[in-house]
Amino acid sequence: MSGTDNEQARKVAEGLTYSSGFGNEHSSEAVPGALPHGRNSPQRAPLGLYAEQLSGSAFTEPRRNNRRSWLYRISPSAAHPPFTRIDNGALRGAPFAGPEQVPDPNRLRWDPMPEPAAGTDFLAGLWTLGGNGDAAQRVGMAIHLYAANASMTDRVFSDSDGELLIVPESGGLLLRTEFGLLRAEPGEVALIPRGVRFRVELLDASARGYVCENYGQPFVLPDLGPIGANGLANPRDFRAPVAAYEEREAPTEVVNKFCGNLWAATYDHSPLDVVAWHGNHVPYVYDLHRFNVIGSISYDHPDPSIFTVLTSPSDTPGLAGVDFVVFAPRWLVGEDTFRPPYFHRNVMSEYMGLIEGAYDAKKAGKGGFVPGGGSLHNMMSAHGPDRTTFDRASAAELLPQKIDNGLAFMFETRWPVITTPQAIEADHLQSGYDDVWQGLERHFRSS
Ligand SMILES: O=C(O)Cc1cc(O)ccc1O
Ligand SMILES: [Fe+2]
Repeated sequence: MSGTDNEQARKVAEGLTYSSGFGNEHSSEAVPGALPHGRNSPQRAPLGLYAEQLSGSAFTEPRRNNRRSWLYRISPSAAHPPFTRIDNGALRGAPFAGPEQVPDPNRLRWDPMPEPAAGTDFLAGLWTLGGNGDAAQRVGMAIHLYAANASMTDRVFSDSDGELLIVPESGGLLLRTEFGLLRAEPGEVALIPRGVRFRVELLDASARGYVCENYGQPFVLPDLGPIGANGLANPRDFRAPVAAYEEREAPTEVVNKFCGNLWAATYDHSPLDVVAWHGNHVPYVYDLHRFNVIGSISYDHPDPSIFTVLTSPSDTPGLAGVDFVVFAPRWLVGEDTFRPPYFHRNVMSEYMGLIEGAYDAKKAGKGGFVPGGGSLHNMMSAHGPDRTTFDRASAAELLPQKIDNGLAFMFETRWPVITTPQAIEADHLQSGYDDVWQGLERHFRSS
């Protein structure tokens, strides 16, 4: 990947326009007149385009869950040769089962991903840490990390197994999708819906980040309950692309993840050839700095559910397949309160990552919880502030305090995260993570 390519991608990324709103019926045409009006599938679609529906929900799901988009494209997606299996690289899929994948109750923490070999693109740079559920049943989730130093060229990716929530930690991304282009910088997140084809170009020499692959119901904004009509992630801050197409008649590899495995077919054209579209099954980006943080203004540390950006509901109200939670800059003012996250054991499983700076419950710096690293606190595992944090926060003078030195996030899932063998054997798995809770002295004695 040459610097010039990065610069070119950045130039494109900086000029992008968007269509705003979460869950709306967006519509966009790159060429005037490309979008039919009054019907989805006219006898002849405008400008000789092919009409195609892309469904993100069963046809019959209730309106509030129903998702589909209509695409008007140069060539129909159906015109392609057979897909054949390709190597999965370090990508794994659910079910995470078998004798080598033993669910691990230990608290685990990883350093950032190692530098990839030269020429590694986003797809080749995906590395699965673990997950749960079953892609074929459309339940559960997987946690992947990526480390890349090349743009995808002449190939696109689509995931039949679920939607991809991409969380860049270092290096900006230009996502060229069937719906148009999105820019995602560290501090922003991008969502690629199930089945949508896209290509990732790098805006910097390298890129690193996290991916939550959600096999379950698509992410939605959480209900606000007594918070009211506004707050947390506001719908208008989500940005969908506007239509942009490639008119490229050259071999393009289309890689599809299907029930955990990668398959590929070489098309004779770019499938990013959608000239117009409308619908609500769309990719989007969201700037986490826009998150409206709500917290306690009296006492006690609130549960982190108050920081939920997106939630993938299950059939049980309030029980998410996976929540995406952000720990964004905020004021702490709690009186007579232990202000950092408390000690706890959670029935849900928590994977945490750090996008920038430090996290208020953990020591930063080498050997600690660092940007690009991650921790896994599986179902019922005891965790919370490390010793340094506990000692500091128990003695701190409780003046109003701004937490503004970091951006952390959590993928919190209802099922234990089963780690892959590569995650457990990785050199970047920290040893001795348990030690951060050593030395918490006993103060109580009954006599
Ligand atoms: O374990 C963690 O650091 C995540 C977390 C944060 C918080 O504010 C409260 C509970 C919780 O699990
Ligand atoms: Fe926790």
